[in-house]
Amino acid sequence: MADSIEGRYSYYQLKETADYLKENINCMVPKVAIICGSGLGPLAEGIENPIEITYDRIPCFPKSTVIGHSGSLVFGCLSGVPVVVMKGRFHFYEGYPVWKVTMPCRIFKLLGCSFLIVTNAAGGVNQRFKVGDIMMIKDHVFLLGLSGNNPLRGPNEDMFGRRVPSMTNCYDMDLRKHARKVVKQLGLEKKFHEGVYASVGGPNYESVAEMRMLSTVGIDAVGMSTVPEVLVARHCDLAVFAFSLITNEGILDYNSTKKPGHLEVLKAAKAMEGPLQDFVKEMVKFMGCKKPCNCGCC
Ligand SMILES: O=P(O)(O)O[C@@H]1C[C@H](O)[C@@H](CO)O1
Ligand code: HPA
Repeated sequence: MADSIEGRYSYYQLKETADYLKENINCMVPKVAIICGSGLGPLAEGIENPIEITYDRIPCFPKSTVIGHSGSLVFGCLSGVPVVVMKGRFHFYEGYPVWKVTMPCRIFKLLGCSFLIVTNAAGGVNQRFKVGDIMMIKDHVFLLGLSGNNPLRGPNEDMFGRRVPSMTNCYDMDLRKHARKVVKQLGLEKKFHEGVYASVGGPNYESVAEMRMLSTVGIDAVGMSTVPEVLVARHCDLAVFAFSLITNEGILDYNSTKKPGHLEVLKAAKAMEGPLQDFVKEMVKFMGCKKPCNCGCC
């Protein structure tokens, strides 16, 4: 069943939040927003002249409640490009409605961002994937959304985008093309894949039967986030680049006694900190050189 849209923030409420942030970042205009997945907060390291604002100081912002999601926005420059990094995302399973989980994406738009990089920790459904591999997302299946629980449900906010947005080129082709080059440049080819991410509600990991179902329909990785944020970002025309870090094997064998756990997820993220930082820095550098709009007509 779809969750309530009661209390959903209006364009004007979100604008007040964005204005508060602008006042606290010396009116810097970030071009790229980066959402850090579980244990991937260190992606914010290397930001020059950082200004960190914790969520409890930001009007209308929810709180981070998951270990490995520290709960602050960091503004500054990465690869010479103005960015905002979200250290700690919100998940549906924390009890937030999907519109609240995704509200930071609208704030990023109001702050002037043109690009969104979304990262996550995910289970490898594709049995070729190993822990520590990177899967660039080429498409998604949004299981909550298919049953009606969509962050864009409710009266459309015309100030942000169209009532019925298209999902074609959702994960920007040009950015994906560049990522393949970056992967070669960094020597990450053996760890790199492209695939389809399924977003589930969580908080439990999948049963063997669920994993098998996901595998049968062509899913490569499964996680508990990302797609809601991507939908809201595409609605307001942010160009999206997303990847999963494979932090645990998906278990498809009924006789297996292996159990995925959040500490294992955080450990896998820690082990890949350096290469992922380099990967993100290169992608940001490329975004910094691109025109601020992907509408194709400017
Ligand atoms: O925020 P992400 O999607 O990276 O977090 C994943 C999903 C759960 O929150 C957690 C499971 O260990 O990691
Ligand atoms: N399933 C769902 N979400 C996850 C997983 C998983 O195996 N690993 C990290 N996040």
